[in-house]
Amino acid sequence: MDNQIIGSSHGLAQTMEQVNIVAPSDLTALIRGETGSGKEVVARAIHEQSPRADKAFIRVNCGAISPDLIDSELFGHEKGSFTGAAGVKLGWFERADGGTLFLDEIGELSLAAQTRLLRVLQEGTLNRVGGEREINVNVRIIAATHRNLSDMVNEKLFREDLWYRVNVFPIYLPSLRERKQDISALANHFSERAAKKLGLPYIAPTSNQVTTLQAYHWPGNVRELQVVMERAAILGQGKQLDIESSLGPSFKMAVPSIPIENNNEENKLDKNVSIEPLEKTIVSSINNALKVTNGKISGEGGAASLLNINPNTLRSKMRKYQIEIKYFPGNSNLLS
Ligand SMILES: Nc1ncnc2c1ncn2[C@@H]1O[C@H](COP(=O)(O)OP(=O)(O)OP(=O)(O)O)[C@@H](O)[C@H]1O
Repeated sequence: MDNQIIGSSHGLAQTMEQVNIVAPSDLTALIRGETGSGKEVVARAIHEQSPRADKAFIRVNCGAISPDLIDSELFGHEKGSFTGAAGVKLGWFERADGGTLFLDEIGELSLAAQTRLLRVLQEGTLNRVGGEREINVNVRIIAATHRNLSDMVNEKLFREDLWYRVNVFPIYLPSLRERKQDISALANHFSERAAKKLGLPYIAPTSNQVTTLQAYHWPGNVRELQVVMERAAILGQGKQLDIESSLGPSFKMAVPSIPIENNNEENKLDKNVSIEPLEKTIVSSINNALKVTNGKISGEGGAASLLNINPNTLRSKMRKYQIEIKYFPGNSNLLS
């Protein structure tokens, strides 16, 4: 993995200062930032600058755990402890022992899972499911969320005692639109990476293109910029970066502040703006992505990744809008 953190001396300077302060300690850090803003990148940076750097860094997506399996996920299980437990399984805490456990999207944990987590954080010991022995664990916790956990505490969706445990050293990660000064360096970085990955010559974005990128509001943050740059490289076919087409409908849709009814002469709606029905824009965006990927839906370089959505969401939209995969020859990736 490429661990370079772009913007560490500009838009992320304050964040990185906090990283440098907290890294050498064993304090629990809570990273707050929007989806795709780089929370995992920051968590890894803390781990890599910590005395635990040569031990494991385990990332768990708290939103993806089935409530039935939470005990087994957290604490592991002994062989035969329940139907289907064919062997011993180590839980998150044992796998991260001596190192760092990164609890991504901690706000998505069910209340039952929060209670289990709190217990192991308080006691520092655990029992595997079906196990008698108490096991000591030594784990540094870094948590992340895109939610406002203190609001969740007020709404009784997040346990207050767990909140105090995880909010020991809060780190705020600004969204990409709050640090537009980093867009140029990030765009360059992702353009270089895309060129390498696709076997195309590296082309730097022009200053006009950077201005265009800076005008967009980046709801998907750095991850979205990465996808846009990769798509621009593919669409430009090694001759140019086709950023306009790559931003495409999302960029046009990102100009929401046109007043619909306004009698003020200065702010009159530009009647020449072309507005298409949203469904048409969605369909053409999906079709374009499928053309570029030859009908490949999921995985690296697939249409879902170009569109920055989950492959299942793409499949369901294709069903909804009756977009047929057979129009894209050479594809082996079936619709369902
Ligand atoms: N400052 C940065 N420099 C270089 N690459 C970055 C930076 N920030 C994010 N990235 C890249 O952007 C992508 C998204 O970052 P990351 O997964 O850390 O975001 P996240 O906030 O954890 O996302 P999510 O909310 O979905 O869990 C990754 O590919 C990451 O490598």
